[in-house]
Amino acid sequence: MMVRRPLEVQTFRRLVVKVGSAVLSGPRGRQQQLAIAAQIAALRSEGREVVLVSSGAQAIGMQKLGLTEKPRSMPGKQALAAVGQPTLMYLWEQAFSWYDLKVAQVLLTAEDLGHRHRYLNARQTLETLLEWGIVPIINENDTVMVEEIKFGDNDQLSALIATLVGADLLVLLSDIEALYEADPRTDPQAKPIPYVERVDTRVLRMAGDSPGRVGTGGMKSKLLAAEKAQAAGIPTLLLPGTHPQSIAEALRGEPIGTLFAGGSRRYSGRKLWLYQLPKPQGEVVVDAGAALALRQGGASLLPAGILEVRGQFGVGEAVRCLDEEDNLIGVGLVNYSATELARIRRKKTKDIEAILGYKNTDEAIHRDYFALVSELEGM
Ligand SMILES: Nc1ncnc2c1ncn2[C@@H]1O[C@H](COP(=O)(O)OP(=O)(O)O)[C@@H](O)[C@H]1O
Ligand SMILES: N[C@@H](CCC(=O)OP(=O)(O)O)C(=O)O
Repeated sequence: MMVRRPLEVQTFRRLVVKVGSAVLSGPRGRQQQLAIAAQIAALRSEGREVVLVSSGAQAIGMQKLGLTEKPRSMPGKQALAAVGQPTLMYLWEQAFSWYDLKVAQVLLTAEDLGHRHRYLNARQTLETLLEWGIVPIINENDTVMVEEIKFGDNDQLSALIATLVGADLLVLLSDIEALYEADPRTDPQAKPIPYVERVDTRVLRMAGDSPGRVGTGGMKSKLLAAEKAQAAGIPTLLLPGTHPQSIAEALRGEPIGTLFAGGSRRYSGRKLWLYQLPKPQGEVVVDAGAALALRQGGASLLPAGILEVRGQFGVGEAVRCLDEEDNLIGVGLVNYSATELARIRRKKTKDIEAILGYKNTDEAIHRDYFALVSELEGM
């Protein structure tokens, strides 16, 4: 395909390294985990900063409980993560203690990063941890998340974290050596691809979207993560987490894994944040009064101002707000599902409880969870 480009090693000062479940579980899991800690310690001694995104709570939970298959239900997965997460952290803490490195656990939900203030607050916390020389270890807070507000998987989360901390490189460590032309499980003849200039539909088609036995994301989600990072101008390296020196070799420019170019940064600031949020699933059309209040800034959207609800979405999801002429006003996170909003649209705040039998909040979209298109341009 395309020729592998050497990396500008010196520029990669801050790295986000994501480790998949498959790397950390199984008979070689512990050995691989120790080798990754060693690699991260080596990066640190070269003066680089590393934020680790670690999957594995559910896989380790399975091992602890002697399960051979992951539960299908959400509460089952959540309970499994609750069992595995402390052990996952204990194992990392031990692994890094060999190098006198301290670790910190950061559990996040998509809701945390979907709120601009909390997003910026998470950035401050991570910056402080890095300043203190600690290795932050991030995982999705599986136990409290609900399907509607899930990141999807840790590949997506790691791309958001790479943006959040302004990383120079995102490293995805998986149980596979590289991106292959096709899913190697179904096409054993498929060849590895060393370099991807742009994650487009042709590239996305190469990936199977079902993960391995213990993983969640699958290759498709790694490509979508690389695409997200690309939009922020951050390159991604997909490397075998099973190979003890993969990061060092890749940083030396050796042709290992798959490199996704960073490309030119398409978005920044708040616009980038909104771009990287899970894609808006639905739309609400608002009346002229609500449109004006939103556009002038500072107002929340009340159900009374909503004329029409389009598409299906759940509580906490991002939706596009349109005026009556279908012009985009902005994007916000909703406090009610599409079904609920369809029932309370054009209704006064005081009537919500009588109609639904409960009330989440007065606002359909709180102003803190809303970003105007005009506000986003040029940031
Ligand atoms: N085109 C492809 N190239 C490489 N691997 C692929 C491809 N399509 C599907 N896969 C599968 O994706 C798996 C990695 O995804 P996943 O199991 O979610 O890993 P992780 O736990 O590291 O996140 C690989 O083991 C491989 O079986
Ligand atoms: N948060 C989950 C991992 C989710 C996930 O994305 O897993 P993977 O596809 O192995 O990176 C856990 O710790 O089990």
